[in-house]
Amino acid sequence: MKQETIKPSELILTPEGKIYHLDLAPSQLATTIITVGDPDRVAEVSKYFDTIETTAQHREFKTHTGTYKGKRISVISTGIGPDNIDIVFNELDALVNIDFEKRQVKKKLTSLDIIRIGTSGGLTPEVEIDSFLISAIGIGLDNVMHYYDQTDKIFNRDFAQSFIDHTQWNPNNSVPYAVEADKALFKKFSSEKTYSGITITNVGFYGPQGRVLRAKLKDANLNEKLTSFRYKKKKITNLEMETATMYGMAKLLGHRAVSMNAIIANRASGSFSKDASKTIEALIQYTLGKITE
Ligand SMILES: O=P(O)(O)O[C@H]1O[C@H](CO)[C@@H](O)[C@H]1O
Ligand SMILES: O=c1cc[nH]c(=O)[nH]1
Repeated sequence: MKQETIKPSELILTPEGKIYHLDLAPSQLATTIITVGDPDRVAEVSKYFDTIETTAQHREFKTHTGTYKGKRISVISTGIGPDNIDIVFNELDALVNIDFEKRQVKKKLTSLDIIRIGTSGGLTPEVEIDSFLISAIGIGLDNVMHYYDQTDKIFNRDFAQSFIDHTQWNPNNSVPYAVEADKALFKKFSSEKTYSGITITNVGFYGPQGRVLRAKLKDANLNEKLTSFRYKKKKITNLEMETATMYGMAKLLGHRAVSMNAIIANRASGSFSKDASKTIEALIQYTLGKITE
């Protein structure tokens, strides 16, 4: 049967044949990808590369592709939030799995390794500031994944339901979902230097993470409920804004993802790292070391 072609309104390419938001051609992407939130963090990673063959930037999506100790890696900024993960993961997948000339899905699919190096806030006192945490599970409080089919196969329903029950989750918010990290990558990046954690992916930094500056919260006890939640004796450890969506999109599209978190805030003690950039730098060095181990 002849395969349908993907229309120009769906697979959007620039006149140079590059994908719309990332502004990258297929040849400019490595199959090992580091994602960071902050565009300025891209150079903080690529400064360790032996060579840089590609630099690109469109909006908040900045890419450097090069080699580190001979291994080809792309480092890409996603900006903040789950909605950007939808864009980045669909475009990364298109770059390897869609033939841009024919506008058709390739017969042989490629699986990418995608490693987030991000910052995060610890929820409980034991998640110490300036520590490294790998997300074993992401709990998504966003709604990106709910627009996709076949998520039944990738969500841990039992986990999500116990979270919904415990928090008496407001049904007017999106329905929480739980997705696991890629097991092999999780193991590869774990060591005595990392905590294993359960990470909440929020849709915002202030209200959605229970922060109050001036605007009052609808549920002032939300973070307390997150803190007292247990699933098979495991606690929620940290809050950030991309991990669960990354895990969901990666599993949906056949890629492997893991999220490395530099813990820069502790919500239980109300404190913030005295030198967050030093912790992020150390996590970058740790992660690059693990990639090439
Ligand atoms: O430091 P990054 O990777 O951006 O990650 C965290 O920091 C941002 C909020 O300040 C959110 O993107 C959150 O997930
Ligand atoms: O508390 C924090 C710190 C970093 N990023 C977040 O999303 N939350």
